[in-house]
Amino acid sequence: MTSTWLAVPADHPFGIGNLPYGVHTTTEDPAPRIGVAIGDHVLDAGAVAQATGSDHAPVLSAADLNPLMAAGRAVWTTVRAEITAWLTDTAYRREVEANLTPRQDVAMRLPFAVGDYVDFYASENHARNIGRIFRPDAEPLTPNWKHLPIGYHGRSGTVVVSGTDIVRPSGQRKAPADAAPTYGPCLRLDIEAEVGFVVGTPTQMGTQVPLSAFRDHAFGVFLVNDWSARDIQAWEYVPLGPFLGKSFATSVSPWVVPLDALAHAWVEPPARDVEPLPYLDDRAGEPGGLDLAIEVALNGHTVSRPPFRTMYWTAAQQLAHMTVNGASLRTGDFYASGTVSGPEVDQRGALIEITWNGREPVKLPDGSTRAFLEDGDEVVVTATAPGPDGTRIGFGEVAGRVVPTRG
Ligand SMILES: O=C(O)/C=C/C(=O)CC(=O)CC(=O)O
Ligand SMILES: [Ca+2]
Ligand SMILES: [Mg+2]
Repeated sequence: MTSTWLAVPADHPFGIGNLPYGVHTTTEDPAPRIGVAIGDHVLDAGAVAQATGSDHAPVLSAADLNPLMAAGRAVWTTVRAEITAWLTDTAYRREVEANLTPRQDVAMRLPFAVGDYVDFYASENHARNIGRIFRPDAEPLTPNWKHLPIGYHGRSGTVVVSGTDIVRPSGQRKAPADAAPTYGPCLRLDIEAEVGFVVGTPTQMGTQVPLSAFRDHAFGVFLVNDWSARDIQAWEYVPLGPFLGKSFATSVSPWVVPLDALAHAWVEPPARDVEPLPYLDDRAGEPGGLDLAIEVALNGHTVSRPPFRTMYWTAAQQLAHMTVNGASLRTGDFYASGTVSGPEVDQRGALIEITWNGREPVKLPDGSTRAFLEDGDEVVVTATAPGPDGTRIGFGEVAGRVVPTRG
């Protein structure tokens, strides 16, 4: 087992087997720069690369992860091996110790410059629940659902890092019984606990990313909260899909866990009960599911534990589908899995499902109840995955507090 000379407990979620990348600042040095989380510290990766004369100092000294992500799989692997060496070989002790900051003393930025943003709809449990709530008289799964990973293009300019306040959106809302829509603050503000995948290696227009090339293009994994205004969404979404009910904000966790840290987390996805077209057929080859255990807390109280391994469509299938028409990928494009919901009520990734459209509010320890989010509420989504030797790979958290509308 690999071990670090730093005093990091073997079971730490940011142990030597993880080494997630982020972008941080400190009060002494407000310039955004790449950090690697190790235990309760952040290592200034660019500073160590320069101090040790690393060939990778240029990509590690950037203000975001994009140059490193653009460099491709071979560089990702050697950079990870190099950072592992810094933390396991005492020869680097002086350079490392000079560039460690306690994690509580850094501020985190968006880890990468976001290109395009796509959100999928890949949990069968979520899709069935939402179908029953939004379209009670129709089949919950649309006829296309098991043939392709359904998605939509979201708004990349409103992707924010964990900790950013979320202003309650305003817009048109119309309940089925209302004669006409009204304008005002969203009354049914919700969350969606999701997992994000960021593209490193870009592609040319007119080319596709087959399932087998997923690991050459996907750089890493992080957590997403796709804030959702259910009243705005329910009125506007027909027939083109989510729009202003989603575009006001999407929060992401600051630490990008490299795919190389997830070698112990791959699992078989659910059985494919409809034969996939060849470009989506993942029934042979490496398993494409990921065994992330997610937790959703509302004002410090756990309301759900969504199991990511239950997702019907995998990240590799989503990337293959996103490019099957020849659409190109840019470094920094990211896509979210879709709301992660398991089969049980306390495994659902959105309040609309947990409370069944508000009919069964959740009870909080302070005696209050919630159908949807109130101003001042804070939502924190966390996750871990299996790591080497029984350890857990931590994803940190994506947190956000709702603040009153300004419109
Ligand atoms: O109309 C519907 O069926 C619902 C769509 C969504 O809520 C879109 C979405 O964000 C999907 C997801 O996160 O799984
Ligand atoms: Ca979503
Ligand atoms: Mg959103």
